[in-house]
Amino acid sequence: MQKSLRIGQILYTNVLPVYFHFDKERFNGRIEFVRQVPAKLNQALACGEIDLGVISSFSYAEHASRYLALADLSVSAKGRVGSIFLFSKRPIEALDGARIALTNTSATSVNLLKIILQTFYGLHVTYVTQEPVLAEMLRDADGALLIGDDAILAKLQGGPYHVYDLGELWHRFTGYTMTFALWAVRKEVIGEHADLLREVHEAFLASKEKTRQNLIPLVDYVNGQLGGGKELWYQYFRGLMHDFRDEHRTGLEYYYRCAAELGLLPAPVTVSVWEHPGCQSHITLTK
Ligand SMILES: C=C(O[C@@H]1C=C(C(=O)O)C=C[C@H]1O)C(=O)O
Repeated sequence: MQKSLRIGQILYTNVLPVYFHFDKERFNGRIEFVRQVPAKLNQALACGEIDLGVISSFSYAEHASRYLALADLSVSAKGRVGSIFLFSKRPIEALDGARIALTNTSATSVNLLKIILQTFYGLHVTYVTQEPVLAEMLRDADGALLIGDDAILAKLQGGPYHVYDLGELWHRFTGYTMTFALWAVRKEVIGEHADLLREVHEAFLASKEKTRQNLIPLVDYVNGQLGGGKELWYQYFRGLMHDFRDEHRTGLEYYYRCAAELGLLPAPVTVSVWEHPGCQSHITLTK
């Protein structure tokens, strides 16, 4: 029987509040982390290469009958997210008939862009999927979608583009929060590893809480790794939410309905959360 849990961690800065203070030592070799871009982790969870971890919220919906979400964890934003950008050679309203290059690292944001352009703006565009290298994406395309640190660094470099934040557009058109990622576990893993899984979940919640109380160490670390200036990272982390409460569920389930209307999902889904005593008490305490 497998002794340890394989846990996915997205390679981007956006998830760090939930991993930065994760106390790995206390698990004494019973867990290992697999670090990858979202599209790879989506696949790894679906085919059993990892047992749980943070994945695209769109991918959760595609496998909703096989997964449960870990309570009170997500990557969300109400308005500007700061790391999901459409870089466009023309104003967004003038993109009818355009060709858009999509990063091959995402699932949620590529479908969010389709909803925004088709449902909210009434535009018809064609898409190609590419490696997340802006200059190459824009060689033959009118616009390009990047996510995560690729998006942050491309925006910092600047360029003669219109830059649209997808969290901001979603909020402007719907009034809702947008949830880009969830922590999900395959249901069969719960039966085999319930106690360990509960400990891991609590360690994630504890890391999130510790970061919330003091952002300074995380901001110093990220600025040391990526540059950009501390103010950029304070603003970035202040704009992100890592909870999953009623407002997040409402926004996400509306996104799933929009996706189903465009045929991007076979049907709308609701998010099922793994309930266990530890998570209940945590949520009650911090509400
Ligand atoms: C906020 C972000 O959220 C994410 C976007 C994802 C997606 O588009 O599939 C998946 C996970 C998160 O990394 C980001 O990548 O910048």
